[in-house]
Amino acid sequence: MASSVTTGAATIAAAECTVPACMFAPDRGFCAAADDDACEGESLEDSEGTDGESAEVLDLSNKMVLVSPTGEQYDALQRHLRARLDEGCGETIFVVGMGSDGGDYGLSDRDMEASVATVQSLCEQVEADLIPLRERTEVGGKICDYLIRRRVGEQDFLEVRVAVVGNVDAGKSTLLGVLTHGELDNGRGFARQKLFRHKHEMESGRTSSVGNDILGFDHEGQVVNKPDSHGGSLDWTKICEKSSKVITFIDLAGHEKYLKTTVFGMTGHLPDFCMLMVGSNAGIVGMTKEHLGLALALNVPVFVVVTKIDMCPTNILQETLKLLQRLLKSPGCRKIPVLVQNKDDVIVTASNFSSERMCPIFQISNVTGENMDLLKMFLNLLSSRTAFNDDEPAEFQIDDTYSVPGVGTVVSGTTLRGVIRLNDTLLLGPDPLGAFIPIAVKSIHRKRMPVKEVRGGQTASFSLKKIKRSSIRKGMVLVSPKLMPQATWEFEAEILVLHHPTTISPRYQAMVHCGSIRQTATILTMSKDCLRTGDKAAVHFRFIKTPEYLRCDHKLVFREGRTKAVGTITKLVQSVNTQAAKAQQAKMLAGKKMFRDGSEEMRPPSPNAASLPLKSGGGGRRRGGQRHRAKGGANVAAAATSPVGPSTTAVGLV
Ligand SMILES: Nc1nc2c(ncn2[C@@H]2O[C@H](COP(=O)(O)OP(=O)(O)OP(=O)(O)O)[C@@H](O)[C@H]2O)c(=O)[nH]1
Repeated sequence: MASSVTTGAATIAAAECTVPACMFAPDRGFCAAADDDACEGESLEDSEGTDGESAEVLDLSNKMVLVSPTGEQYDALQRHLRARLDEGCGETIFVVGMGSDGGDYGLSDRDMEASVATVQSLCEQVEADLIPLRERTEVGGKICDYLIRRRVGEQDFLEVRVAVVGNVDAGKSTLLGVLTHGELDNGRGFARQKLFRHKHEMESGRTSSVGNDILGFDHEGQVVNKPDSHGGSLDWTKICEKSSKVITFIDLAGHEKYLKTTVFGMTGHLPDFCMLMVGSNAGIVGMTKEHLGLALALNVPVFVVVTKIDMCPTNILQETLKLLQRLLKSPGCRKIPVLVQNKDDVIVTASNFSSERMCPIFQISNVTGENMDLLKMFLNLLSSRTAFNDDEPAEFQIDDTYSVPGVGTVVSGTTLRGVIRLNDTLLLGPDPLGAFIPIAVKSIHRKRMPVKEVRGGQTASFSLKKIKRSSIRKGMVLVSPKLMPQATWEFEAEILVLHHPTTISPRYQAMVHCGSIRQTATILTMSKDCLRTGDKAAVHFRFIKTPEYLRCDHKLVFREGRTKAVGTITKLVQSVNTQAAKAQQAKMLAGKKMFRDGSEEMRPPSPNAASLPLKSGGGGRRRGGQRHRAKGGANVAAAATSPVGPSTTAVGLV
């Protein structure tokens, strides 16, 4: 089916393979978007064991149910809405005027008014905001789509992380500058200047580090970022205070020489989504496929932003879109590309984005601002992909460390689960011996804003008591003592080789990226004699420097130069539980005075039982010459028979 793409003055026919967004249009009544089963489940559950009459009363599938619900129906609707909000991490798209019982779509003006009043009242009950998205007319009358977003406290906001990838000069930093500072670019690097973090980035125009930028949306879906009128800087605290949702962009480098940093950003910063940027005039070049492959391998849903449409001839743009769609539909990706051209497309793609194979494609200009409103609307509709449970023991992964004058050592990272509160004592580790030491959280900042607690899915920084920055390295964790953490030297993973010029065999070494862990590991044994591009195998790895805190089912990327493999950890083989590490841990605990009010005092890490000091400035450096020995037959067998990770992704892009 042909659809059209508007670019500046020209309107061109989109490539034939484009799938119109309406193909994904919700068609299941008011319970459309995310969760039709929940709706049906509610109806069935409430009907069970009741007589025919009450089963009919509680049928929620008719579009008229919202017009004048009975008390029971109202309660069922409320339960249903709560479940939808829980599942959608505090948000859901609600369609009024569509039933799933086969009747005509649409409501008369009067019925629509009554239905909206019901939804409004339901929202009050569940403490959520009702944000209108669109209105359309069908045979039976009006249909209205709403975003329902749970209200959060003044200092709280929903958080969504978006990794920004794409080849050099695709316009990544420029787009982030335009989105977060609200000022268009001049085509010569004006907007990106606000984001550069290092002097050499300013001079070369190349991003080299992992950068974070935030974009806040208020409860009406309006952008709240207001740069300072003099310096153009952003006050993060103000943005967070005014926002009900904050998008954190993880701006990653486009140049190949910074690929290690880009991979770290994708694995260590736990993005919910990946925004792949493509310069319309340059097309699918350089690292574009590499970055797309990485996102697919890590199961991060991707949307594409084609930039520079203001300066791209129509035929070149058409060619770029065609190649892009071909790539997305290729066996390695198996995506369904959807060109987003209007607000309807935005709603439909955003409602189906996390769960479907759909890949929305935006075409924008950072210079003229064309289609920027569609992209902003889409970003506002994205919700975090994982629902977190506060009752789980806390786990926080460290992705950076700082020494802040007057404050001391600060670590930043992501809360993987549970809740971490001010003055909590957590276990920090593993140190080079695999031990964990108790440490108190002195202060917590979320997006530069002081807070009392953080929970699963939120990024934060903590200042820690009495510990040197040099004793902490990226990849360490802060965990609840309840988890009784152990460090691991060796593990098994089910891997897929995306690319290798020759063959991989035992003793091969490459960098393992897993969460914020980044360390070289040696292959000890494999379930096959050798591995080539496209091969899958169970592989037994050993870290070469220090043991790490790993968990089964975590994704990993294994790379060295152009060699790349992805996989899932299936078994932790050799966890550190040595006398030395235990003795050290016991010593640390004994040396720590704990007070009920949380004002505990702790000695800095002392030389441990095996008399290997924690080297200042060298946290994570190799010491003591760990030998990389191949394991005997038992481990070979274990590797060969280990279960296949269910979520290993097959990607044939690179
Ligand atoms: N005409 C036009 N120029 C653009 C647009 N977007 C970006 N540019 C220009 O393209 C150049 C490169 O943009 P950047 O934002 O630095 O590209 P990048 O992808 O961040 O590059 P790296 O940081 O090196 O990965 C700059 O000179 C921008 O002004 C656009 O939509 N239209």
